[in-house]
Amino acid sequence: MGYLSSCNCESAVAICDSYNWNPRRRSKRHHPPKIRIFSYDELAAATNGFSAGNFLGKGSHGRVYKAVLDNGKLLTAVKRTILTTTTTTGGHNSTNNVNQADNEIEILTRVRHRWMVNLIGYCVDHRRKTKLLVVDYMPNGTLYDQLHSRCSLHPPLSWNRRTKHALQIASVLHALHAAETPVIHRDIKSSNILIDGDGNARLADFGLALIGNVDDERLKCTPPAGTLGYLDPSYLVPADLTAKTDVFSFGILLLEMISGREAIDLSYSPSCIVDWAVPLIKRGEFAAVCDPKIKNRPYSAVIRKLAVLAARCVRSTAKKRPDMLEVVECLKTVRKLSQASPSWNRLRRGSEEISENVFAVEEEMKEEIHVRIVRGGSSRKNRKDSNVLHERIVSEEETLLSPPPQLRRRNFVLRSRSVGAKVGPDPNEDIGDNETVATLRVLIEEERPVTTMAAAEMRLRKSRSVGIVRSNKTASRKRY
Ligand SMILES: Nc1ncnc2c1ncn2[C@@H]1O[C@H](COP(=O)(O)OP(=O)(O)OP(=O)(O)O)[C@@H](O)[C@H]1O
Repeated sequence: MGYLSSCNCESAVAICDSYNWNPRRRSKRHHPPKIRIFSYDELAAATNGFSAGNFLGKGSHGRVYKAVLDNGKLLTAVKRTILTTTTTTGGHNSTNNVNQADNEIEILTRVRHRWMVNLIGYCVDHRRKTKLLVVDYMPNGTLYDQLHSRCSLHPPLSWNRRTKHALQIASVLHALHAAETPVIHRDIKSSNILIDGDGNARLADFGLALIGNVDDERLKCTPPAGTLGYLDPSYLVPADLTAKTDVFSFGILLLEMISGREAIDLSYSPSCIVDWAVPLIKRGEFAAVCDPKIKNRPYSAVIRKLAVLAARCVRSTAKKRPDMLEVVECLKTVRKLSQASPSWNRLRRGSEEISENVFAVEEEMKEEIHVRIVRGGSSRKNRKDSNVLHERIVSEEETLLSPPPQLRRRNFVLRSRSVGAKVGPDPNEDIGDNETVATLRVLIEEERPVTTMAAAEMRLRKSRSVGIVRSNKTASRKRY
């Protein structure tokens, strides 16, 4: 394994470490933290034998435990994954958990950023078929929990926090994309954003991430993967992958943060957040996309700028989406405006400045709306029926992103899980013969009966990607 050689390589750590951009912290540049190699026994002891008391959560790759290391001085999280064997399907090597171990460790060893959940060390125990990743411990849960918690004890996340988190994640994504050897995360979603002890958002879970230029052979051979609801509809074959794939998912995240609704939520119609929010944004109904849970809304121009930015990120034509640098700049402006003291003069100045920017974007979007009116027959006269009409026009894409019809009932709480290369067995279950079949959980509902759960699952060959499943439905795709 070549992780250690890359670990010692300063330029590798410099890929996107924000410390390198800050001259005041230049001294740290030459001392990137060494990635540690742990023994299985060391980590078993640190997690109390992977006990229920140390259990933090479960994802599609395995379970996560709290671990106390260095005589109680270092609190970490240990991600435990079962390594499976390589399988071959349709002439392509399926990405398996062994490759993922290599891939995730390699990327996290080479890339560090202050808004990432960084790697501290790892253990690959082939005898136990187990990979253990030791990463920064994040005591404040996920952004998903903070946005969608129904617990009355937790006040809804404020606008200030939401825009701060959006800017932090946009900054790390920009750094990843702009690095000398770029990294595309491929699984941006609110449950992969963890909140640290200081209330900062940190990007986690690089299990699906790819490092390299888009024309590298490795990237060209990797099947599409991601999480339904966040997955770029124009990413259907490996060659479609660009940094704009992450921009799309970031746009979904932004819509989720603005509206407080989930990427796919059956209590809304349309259930897909893009189909629900973008028509409202195009019609200028910005208040309708705002999270009703937040009482103190920012100045309306701020919401408008955020909403238009999100709508631009989720355009189906990847080239028309902004890059992450533009997103970062836009979010900085939003932050400045929303933090400005509420003196009328300042607000007015801000509003004039922001209005110009927003109108420029809106003008651009109007052209696209016009194209849709001509092509799709949508009309502003049909405003009230637009949801129905919209659903009809884009029914193909909606079928791809929405759950099966039998699941379309109200009051579901749904949570999307990563699909693609990352699906693996539960390390706490018997390893057995895992063979090649994996379960793609389209939507995981947290409190639903087994029968409903079964309806939400599609059984796939392990190497199959979302793109392959969807390949015959690509002909008609909606354009924003
Ligand atoms: N570094 C960490 N610190 C604290 N808790 C964590 C950490 N990493 C993960 N968790 C907890 O473990 C849970 C599972 O995380 P994991 O990344 O394995 O899965 P996920 O992102 O929820 O789903 P998927 O694997 O489908 O992307 C998270 O929801 C979170 O509650």
